[in-house]
Amino acid sequence: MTEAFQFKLLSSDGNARRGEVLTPRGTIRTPAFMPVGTVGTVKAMYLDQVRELGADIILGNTYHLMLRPGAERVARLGGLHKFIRWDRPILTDSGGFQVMSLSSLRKLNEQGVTFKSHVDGALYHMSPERSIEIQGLLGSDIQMQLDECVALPAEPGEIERAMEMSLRWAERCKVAFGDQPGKAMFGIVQGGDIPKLRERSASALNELDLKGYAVGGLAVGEPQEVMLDMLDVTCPVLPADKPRYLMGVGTPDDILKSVAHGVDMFDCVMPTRSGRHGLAFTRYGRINLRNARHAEDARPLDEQSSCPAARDYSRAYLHHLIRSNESLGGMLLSWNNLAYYQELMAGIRKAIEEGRYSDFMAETIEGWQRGDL
Ligand SMILES: COC(=O)c1ccc(CCNc2nc3cc4nc(N)[nH]c(=O)c4cc3[nH]2)cc1
Repeated sequence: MTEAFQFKLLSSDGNARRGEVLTPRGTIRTPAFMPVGTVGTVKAMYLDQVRELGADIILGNTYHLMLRPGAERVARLGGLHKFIRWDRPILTDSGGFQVMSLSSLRKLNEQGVTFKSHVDGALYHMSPERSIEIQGLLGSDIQMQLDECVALPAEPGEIERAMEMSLRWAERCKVAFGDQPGKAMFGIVQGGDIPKLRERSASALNELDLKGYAVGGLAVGEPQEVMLDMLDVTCPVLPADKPRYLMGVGTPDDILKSVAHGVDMFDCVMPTRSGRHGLAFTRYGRINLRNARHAEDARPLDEQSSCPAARDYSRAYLHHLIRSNESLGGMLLSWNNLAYYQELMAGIRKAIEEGRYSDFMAETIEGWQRGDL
């Protein structure tokens, strides 16, 4: 067990990287997918199931946890790891993105964000310093800076204003974070879909010599090729010996291509949220089990899968559960989908180690298109 926080680049295949993030709470094998555990639970899953699927780290949200149950309360109860019974690394998002996407009446200025809780309407103010304080109270292993993510398309002036303020907030967060051995604070590159703003943001964050860097401001409605183009202007400016985390991404296709563009870490609600709504991710592509055509299909989702949810239950039964809005439907599809995502990541890591990543990517994507859905 290491006391420090350290990234080791083990091998690469083109721009695809195979690495490890060593933390006192365990090692994160990269490229890594982080299941989203917004309010301290990966919805519809037991965390030992999540671990068994191969997840080395999960994500929590400052915004949700500060509103309920409250950061000080979680600290009084021993911290988030103890509260939710997960002793491996946790990354927490800083709250800015969630405020802008979830709360009403919000104001954002140099001091921070002011907003009304979507839970009970109470008014809150969160500064960069308070966001880091909350993440510290939770006991987060990887803390994100507070930033401003601008939805695309947006005016260049607006994108630049938000990017420059996010840089000033990064400095304030670095000071507030101080020196927490074994933990890390990641900066977040902004700059929208404008290459020179992306380069400016990445190089300025580089000067702060942080332990890792996220690429934010993407997966906000832009076309995939814009996202990939922004990775191509951002990753070369970031240090090769630090982890790169693409926030909110994405579909298997997004992940496969982003790995080829230099990304090490991912998170997305896609597998769990869409699972609860009846969407199954399989090696053949996506299957919407709400669709009546599955009503008498006795086949499992994927008889070759090692996951019981994919191998042992008929599509007909899954269709019935989803149509009946039964909890077990969301549980089985979340299980199947997270198993698919972790198997994908394991395949990605192995392919990079063996120097055959571009073939693996092409085969996996083509399997989706060939789909027997
Ligand atoms: C069923 O699937 C879904 O409902 C679903 C919903 C949203 C996304 C996209 C999420 N995208 C996204 N999350 C993000 C989180 C972020 N956090 C910070 N601090 N800064 C950012 O700049 C940022 C950008 C993001 N982009 C993907 C999938």
